[in-house]
Amino acid sequence: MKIAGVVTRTIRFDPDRPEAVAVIDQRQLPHQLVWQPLPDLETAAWAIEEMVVRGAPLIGATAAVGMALAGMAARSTADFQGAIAEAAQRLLKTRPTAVNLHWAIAQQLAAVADCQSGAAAFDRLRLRAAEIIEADVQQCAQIGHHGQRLIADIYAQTGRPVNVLTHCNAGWLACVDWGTATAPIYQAFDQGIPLHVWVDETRPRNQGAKLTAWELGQHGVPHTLIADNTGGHLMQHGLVDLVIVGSDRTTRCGDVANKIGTYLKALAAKDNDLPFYVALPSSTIDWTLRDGVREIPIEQRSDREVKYMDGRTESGAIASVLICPEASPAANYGFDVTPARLVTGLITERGLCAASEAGLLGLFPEQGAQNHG
Ligand SMILES: CSC[C@@H](O)[C@@H](O)C(=O)COP(=O)(O)O
Repeated sequence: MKIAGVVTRTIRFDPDRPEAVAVIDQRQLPHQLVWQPLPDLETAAWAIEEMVVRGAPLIGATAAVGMALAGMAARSTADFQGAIAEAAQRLLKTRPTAVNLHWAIAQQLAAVADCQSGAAAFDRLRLRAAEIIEADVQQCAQIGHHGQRLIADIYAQTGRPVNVLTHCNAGWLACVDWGTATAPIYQAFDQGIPLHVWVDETRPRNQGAKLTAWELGQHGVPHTLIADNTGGHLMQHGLVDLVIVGSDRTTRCGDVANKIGTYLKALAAKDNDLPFYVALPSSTIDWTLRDGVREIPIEQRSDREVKYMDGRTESGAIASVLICPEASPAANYGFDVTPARLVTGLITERGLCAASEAGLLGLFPEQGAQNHG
């Protein structure tokens, strides 16, 4: 997508110069655009932990690159396989909920399993990282292609701008390009379908306010930022036509983990008979799990993210302010699970399906015989 008119991706990676990889530091948006170099495995792991990069697909892409950087450091060592296995363990500890992290690391481990030298392993790792990055772009573009029809159909029925509500940032900043939830929005918008997006601010880290509002604005998509609790009211008054969110992990039965607060939007959508869709690449599906509420690990982060807010002051400085009594404890659950029964459908790179095992297996029949958990 574009920043100030310049085509940009969230991660710059050239397999011929893996040491030059850099990512957009998302902690600094929307106030400044800063590129963070990732010279080694430890910096890549730190970038995921500290949410320099975030969003399930981008976490996966960065982990794949982290593995390539570990392979680069170990390419002349005898125990290169040991070093690569250790790198996988380090990356797996960074964030627990997004399964794309596990998926990307498993891809990299499989790529080097039969390598006899560090140099060969390094070659495989850098090329596979580039493929994972490129595949993410293609998959998100396909999600957009399949999902834009939902918006086009509503416009054909109503003849007025389509109001889409989204939560968190499942935009191109959460991926390499296009986004998941935003890909249908961008593609419908680019086709000239009139639309408007309600952007949940998404406390505590405000990914909606900081990131989704920014990237929609850069693309010229009409949008309005709302406090997190506003969606239900808008739905009751006919001001939402469609909800589209992303996912960090979707079970084989269609339960969806996504940013905390997603479940409440799904409940409100159900009560108002509104379509609630989840857009995700297949790398976000955990085929080993069935019951999302019981089985998906939910990240808990520092209470500081709830108790403090940061932003730009009127004088232009970036500052962090305490918004509650200093002594009050705070809980910070990063994600919640929306049961499949509340999800109208899933939008994947292979098309739309019901949020159910049958629906997913209809699109991904190769998963049928495996991992029945
Ligand atoms: C296309 S990204 C889907 C999800 O990863 C996104 O909605 C989300 O919850 C991101 O959470 P974050 O904590 O910012 O990594």
